[in-house]
Amino acid sequence: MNHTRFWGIEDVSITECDHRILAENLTATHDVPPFNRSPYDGFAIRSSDSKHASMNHPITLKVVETIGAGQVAEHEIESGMAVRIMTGAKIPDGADAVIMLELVKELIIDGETHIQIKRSVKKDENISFQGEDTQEGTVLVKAGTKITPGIVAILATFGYHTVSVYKRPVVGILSTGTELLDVNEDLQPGKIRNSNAYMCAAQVRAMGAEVRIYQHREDNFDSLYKSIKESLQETDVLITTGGVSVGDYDFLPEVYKKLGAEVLFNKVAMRPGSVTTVAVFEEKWLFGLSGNPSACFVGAELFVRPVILKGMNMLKPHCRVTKATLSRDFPKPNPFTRFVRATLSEEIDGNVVKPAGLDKSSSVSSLVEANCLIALPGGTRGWEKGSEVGVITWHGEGSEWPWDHPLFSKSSAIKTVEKQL
Ligand SMILES: Nc1nc2c(c(=O)[nH]1)N[C@H]1C(S)=C(S)[C@@H](COP(=O)(O)OP(=O)(O)OC[C@H]3O[C@@H](n4cnc5c(N)ncnc54)[C@H](O)[C@@H]3O)O[C@H]1N2
Ligand code: MOO
Ligand SMILES: [Mg+2]
Repeated sequence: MNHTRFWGIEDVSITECDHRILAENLTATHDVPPFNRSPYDGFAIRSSDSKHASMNHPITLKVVETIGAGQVAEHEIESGMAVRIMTGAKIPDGADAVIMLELVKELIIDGETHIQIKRSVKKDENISFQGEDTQEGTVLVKAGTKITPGIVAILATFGYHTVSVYKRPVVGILSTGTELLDVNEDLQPGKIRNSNAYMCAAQVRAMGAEVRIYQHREDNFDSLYKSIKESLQETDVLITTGGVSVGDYDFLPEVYKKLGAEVLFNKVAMRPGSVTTVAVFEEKWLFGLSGNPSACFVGAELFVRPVILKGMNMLKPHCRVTKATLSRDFPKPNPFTRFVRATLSEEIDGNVVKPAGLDKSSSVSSLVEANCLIALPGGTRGWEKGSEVGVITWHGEGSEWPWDHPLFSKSSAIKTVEKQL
């Protein structure tokens, strides 16, 4: 995180700002409502005129004009007068209350419209007062907040046709592997379609970055080096998938070396994603994610996400951490810290989490239902239904790091070797 860099600020149109991160505080530039207005269709009156009105003694007022929202009354209301007024219209001068249409009887006297009122109306009754929603100068939204539809309403209300937001980094995605086919190609012996590039692109877009998918490359050192070097010219972050382990055709570690990139780490004591390698080169980021789809997915959420979001000044750039009860036994032990793809549901009695599908880093089907990762410390025995486990999720509000409550899980029934990160 010490290497994160700020992506900058730009102005975008109100029609293009959804999900962007505000780079300025939004302050009310005027009161809302900006004038006293009627919340109902009715009649604006002077409340003192209605003081003695009752069922047996209705009072009669003369209707001097009609105004709809957007119109301003010509008359100042004096005793004995009423203005027919629609919802949203400015309260005429002299009036201090509104009575709803349904509560009056209209009648014509000498060819002129009048109303009869059979109850008294209090001063200020049915008036939406200037500034009752918000007052000029109030900070309504702080910089660093993601723009929601409600915030777009604030922008429009106060006349922001453009808004200052943090720039999105350009994230390149380059999959490596001689076995890879394009999505539109038919299967051939020994080959598979490139799913990682499209999966990562969707993840990174959801994080708010701009994505550039590069043509996947064969496992050939020279062509990989060339492609990576070229892609780095036009990206802030370059994600590669595959080729980071120790195999004969895993060239990424050598590519980093030849580039002269500073490798921050290559390998992490976790599964899946153990081969994740991260390097920096001339203020650019290089993420060498695993070729295995689930390992690639986990690497992107745990390592790419905070770098992208911190560069947009998000206060909580990491995945959110919570706790849940394990809904079934998870018998697989593992000497490494393990992040199990799982489905988190918020039940009335608390969070419940269920491992999702085949728990291998090569699995792609388990990604369908996964909305979180169960964090299990390395141990020699499995986990039983009912254990309280730590859960990491990329939905909703993120978190700061170090996480403020223990990430790791407690087994209710089986002794496990616990260790803190
Ligand atoms: N001797 C060892 N072998 C392996 C180790 C190890 O520590 N020692 N680690 C294993 C682990 S863990 C993982 S994870 C993988 C990581 O492999 P790479 O990141 O080098 O990835 P590749 O070798 O290129 O491919 C692995 C696997 O993933 C498939 N793949 C690759 N790219 C894609 C893509 N774009 N879309 C879908 N699937 C992809 C590829 O066909 C392979 O099946 O290494 C283990 N080996
Ligand atoms: O990097 Mo691998 O996915 O740890 O199993
Ligand atoms: Mg490999």
